[in-house]
Amino acid sequence: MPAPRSVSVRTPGKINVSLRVGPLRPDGYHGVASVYLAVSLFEEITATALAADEIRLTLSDPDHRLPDAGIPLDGDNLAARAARAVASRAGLPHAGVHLHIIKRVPVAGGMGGGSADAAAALVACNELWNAGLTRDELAELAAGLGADVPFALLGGAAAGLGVGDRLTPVPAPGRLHWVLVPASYGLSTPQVYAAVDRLRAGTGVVEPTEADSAVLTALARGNTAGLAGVLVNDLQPAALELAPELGAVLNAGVRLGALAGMVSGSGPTLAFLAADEPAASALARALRAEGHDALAVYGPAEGAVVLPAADTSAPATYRK
Ligand SMILES: C[C@](O)(CO)[C@H](O)COP(=O)(O)OP(=O)(O)OC[C@H]1O[C@@H](n2ccc(N)nc2=O)[C@H](O)[C@@H]1O
Ligand SMILES: Nc1ncnc2c1ncn2[C@@H]1O[C@H](COP(=O)(O)OP(=O)(O)OP(=O)(O)O)[C@@H](O)[C@H]1O
Repeated sequence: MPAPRSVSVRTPGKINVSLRVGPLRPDGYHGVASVYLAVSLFEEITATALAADEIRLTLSDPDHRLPDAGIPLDGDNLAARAARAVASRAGLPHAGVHLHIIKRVPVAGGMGGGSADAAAALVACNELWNAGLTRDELAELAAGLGADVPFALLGGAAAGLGVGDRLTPVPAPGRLHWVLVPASYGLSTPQVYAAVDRLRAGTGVVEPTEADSAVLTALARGNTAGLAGVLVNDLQPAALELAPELGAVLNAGVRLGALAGMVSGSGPTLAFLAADEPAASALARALRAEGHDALAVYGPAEGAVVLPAADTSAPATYRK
């Protein structure tokens, strides 16, 4: 069969329902114990073969959430770096591709949007070029691109150790309903980690070694109210220090009916857990009535899926 001319791949944004952060390591990273949850806010990348030895990037922003600074559309873009990683590993130095990114996950929002683009580009280029890399090989390339990239490939719910890249899928049979409140600005992940180091200086922080068992139990039992009581994000005080206005929005979400609210990852997106789908819809409406951007989503959501060529709205299961 000839190689397809175009391959579209969808990947999810994430929230961390639990994020424990250890001390700064000599390599500039922090050991974490994370419980990732993929949510139904998706990035989509269409990879189209180019005859030329070139990686071309274009981007559309259907929800009009791109910050003024935008994102790099050159070789620094995580999707371009992912394409180069596939070409290099597969021994295809002259492979060309046009990557079109449909961006829905807020940029620099703490939801791993760039990581989702990288994961989508890995899978799309592997398919487009018939590169033949296995899922494990793609996961290895993903870890080289960023701490959150392996999870964007995997999706669902997973415990993440190391820098968040050592993943173990965890059971989460119930569908959880969340309301996301994106901000009109981004926060820099390294700056948020630096702020947490500063805030905790001299407090004897230890390296977390396992994911929070109370969180895993609540997820496994589909116990939404129980989960609301154990959500935790060690980066939250740092994100709130850098963006103090988030505090009032967190209070508003809870006042308007959320079971709990938290900063997503390094922020500034906020994630509110709702009791069920109608409660999430009502909360999103109430937040919008108070002038906030608000999106009702569910999790867990699927990881990277190749979309059928004829109908890019319905995912096909990704081949192992
Ligand atoms: C906040 C989270 O989204 C939670 O899942 C992640 O920890 C961040 O993951 P990410 O954005 O994929 O991070 P990377 O692109 O690999 O790293 C960006 C920067 O964030 C900091 N970083 C990231 C991950 C980690 N475990 N410790 C860190 O200190 C480092 O300064 C690093 O240079
Ligand atoms: N494809 C991409 N999409 C978004 N940002 C990208 C991309 N490639 C590179 N970047 C750069 O990475 C920065 C962080 O982007 P991203 O949207 O992944 O942040 P984030 O969601 O906060 O990440 P995380 O939650 O993983 O810390 C952006 O400000 C941008 O300069």
